[in-house]
Amino acid sequence: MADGAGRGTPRGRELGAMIRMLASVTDSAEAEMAIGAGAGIIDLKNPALGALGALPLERIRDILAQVAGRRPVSATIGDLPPDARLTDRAIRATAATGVDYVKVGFFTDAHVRDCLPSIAAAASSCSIVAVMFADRGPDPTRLADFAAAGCVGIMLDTAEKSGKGLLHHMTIAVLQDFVSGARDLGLLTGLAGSLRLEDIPQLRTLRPDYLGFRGALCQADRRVAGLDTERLRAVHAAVQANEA
Ligand SMILES: O=C[C@H](O)COP(=O)(O)O
Repeated sequence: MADGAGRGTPRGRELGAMIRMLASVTDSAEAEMAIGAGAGIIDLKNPALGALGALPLERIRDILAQVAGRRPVSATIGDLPPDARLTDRAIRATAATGVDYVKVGFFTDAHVRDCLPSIAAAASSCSIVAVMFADRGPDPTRLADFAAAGCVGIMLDTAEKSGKGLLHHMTIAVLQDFVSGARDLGLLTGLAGSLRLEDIPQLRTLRPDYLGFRGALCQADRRVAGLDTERLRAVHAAVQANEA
């Protein structure tokens, strides 16, 4: 497979040392735009339904067919309540589409406590990236729990999309500890949360595996608007600056 983890075999830290742009897309046309602009990971999401709004499974299958193995593909399971059975069912249904990574949001610590056991069961058969939220007081000591449960990656995002991004909620020093701690555990690391073009140089110094975007790639920074080719290219250029 070109440019990343092979379908069916993605595990933690296989994406390599280069920082990649993760682009959240809603359909096949947007996936094509993101690939054309150099996105390293195609993330399937419905931003109109929340931070991790899910796309219908049929749409996920259509986009996978369009991407056709050219990039690793992740998909979210939705902003679900902390219900272990619901979470497990959503993970398995999403994984069955054939995506490389299933992104699962943990909005509170109680959410982690209640749903982590179901993650451990599902993680033996698919690659799960756990998502914690910078604006919901994520507990960094949970990183080891996610690794022990078999997650292949961990991502920080923001639950609220009203303008205050990741760097409003966390200092660079705290983010550095997060990235280093996750890397030491062998987890892929991703940073997102209303990131803007001007945030990228600072965040690149942390060397996460990927930086994730939706709003900054869209017309007028509106994450529910369509992707904009010029913005895609500008963000990709900034993420890839000085990369070998
Ligand atoms: O996974 C990354 C997210 O889609 C980022 O969305 P955002 O840039 O609108 O916060």
